[in-house]
Amino acid sequence: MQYELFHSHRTPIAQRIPLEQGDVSYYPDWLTTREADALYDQLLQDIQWRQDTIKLFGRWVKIPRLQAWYGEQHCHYGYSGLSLAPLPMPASLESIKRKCEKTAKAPFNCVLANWYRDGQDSMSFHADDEPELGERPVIASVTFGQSRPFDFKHKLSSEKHRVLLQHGSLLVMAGDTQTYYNHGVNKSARHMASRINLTFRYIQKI
Ligand SMILES: O=C(O)CCC(=O)C(=O)O
Ligand SMILES: [Fe+2]
Repeated sequence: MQYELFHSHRTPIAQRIPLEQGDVSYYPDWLTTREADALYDQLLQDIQWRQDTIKLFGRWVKIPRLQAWYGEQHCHYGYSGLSLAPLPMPASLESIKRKCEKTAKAPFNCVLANWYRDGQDSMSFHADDEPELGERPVIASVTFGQSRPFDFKHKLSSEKHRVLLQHGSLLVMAGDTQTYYNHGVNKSARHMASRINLTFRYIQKI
């Protein structure tokens, strides 16, 4: 049985992020504070958080955050010597996934969950442009907990843009965004509480 976590069915208000060659929409109040608070606690419990290691310049290093990978059986995730088999999504993730599909008007079948425990946890600049995501992938990124700056950097020009991703927000990256831009979450010297991020994707079955 599907259970409903969301009470409000208002149409979320989108802000268009002004990237010259990207297509990014930000929904700051996608969830109510109550919904986002409840889901933050639920996700801390439901997700099987792990600290993975990757091979960087010939050395195995711990990645600076905890993560977990969920999705359909054919959805494989890996980079730099790391290879994750998908776990089946718990009801909380399924429910958030369906809400993302409604807003982004696109299907999703897997999600990377990231837990930034404090300001020292980060994600370095990258593009989600793996071939299995297909051309012009739609990626839906939901944030819970601490607001963190999310940076876009054009791969060729010096164009940059920063978005502060707040508790209960949704960021949808579509179109050519992954082709032209890298994105990342920097470390911060300031005190930062913990933040959970979910990035929903669609991996084609080949
Ligand atoms: O934590 C974030 O907001 C970004 C996560 C991300 O870029 C990813 O999982 O690919
Ligand atoms: Fe990403």
